[in-house]
Amino acid sequence: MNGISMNGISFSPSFVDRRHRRRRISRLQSILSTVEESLGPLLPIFTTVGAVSYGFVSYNRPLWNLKKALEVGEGIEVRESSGRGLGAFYVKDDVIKPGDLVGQYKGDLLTLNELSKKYPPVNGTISKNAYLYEIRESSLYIDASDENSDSVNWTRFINHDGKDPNLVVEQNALHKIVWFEAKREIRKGEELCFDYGDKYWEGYEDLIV
Ligand SMILES: C[S@@+](CC[C@H](N)C(=O)[O-])C[C@H]1O[C@@H](n2cnc3c(N)ncnc32)[C@H](O)[C@@H]1O
Repeated sequence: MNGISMNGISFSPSFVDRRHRRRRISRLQSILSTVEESLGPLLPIFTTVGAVSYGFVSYNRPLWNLKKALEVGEGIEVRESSGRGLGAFYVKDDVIKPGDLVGQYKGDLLTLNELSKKYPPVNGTISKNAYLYEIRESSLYIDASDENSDSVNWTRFINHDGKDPNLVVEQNALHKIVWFEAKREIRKGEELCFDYGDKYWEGYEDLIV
């Protein structure tokens, strides 16, 4: 199967293949979540591992930071990242400088009320998905779980690195915007990562690669 290119982002053949697998998996997951509601939690592989990224967030960065650099989305390739599923890699020759804007986290904006309708609570807890980002101090969530949604972009594929992440997350709660900036120089071939924070992995630390 050939790779595809969308909005200037190239997706490797294995990604295209995985899209088909993902649709089958998401159908399976919806069946499993129905079973889960009556039987209680299933194996971790079918539950989502938390929802919220807590690392390196400063709550209300001023918006002028967004204007100082362009998105580098056209220099991103989405492909397998060993043991982490898919990941986003920087593939341009230019060096990304510390503080450069790398991309905006995009998805469907949900209130807590909308979130609990979309993901009905099980035993009083909303089962959040791995692509959900909580905008701190706002009770708003950016849901990038639907990869076919026009409002979702490549940043949903940014994986976690707790040791030497090359990105930091910033947000402006008032304007409901979350974005990634380079923490240090980023060169061609590097995978883009940020620290999801301990909360995200609570109880699932063994899964971290
Ligand atoms: C926002 S998604 C990132 C993209 C994801 N890898 C994919 O294939 O769609 C977050 C999920 O990626 C996986 N992941 C991210 N960073 C990881 C890491 N360092 N080790 C293991 N799995 C990781 C986990 O399954 C996590 O719940």
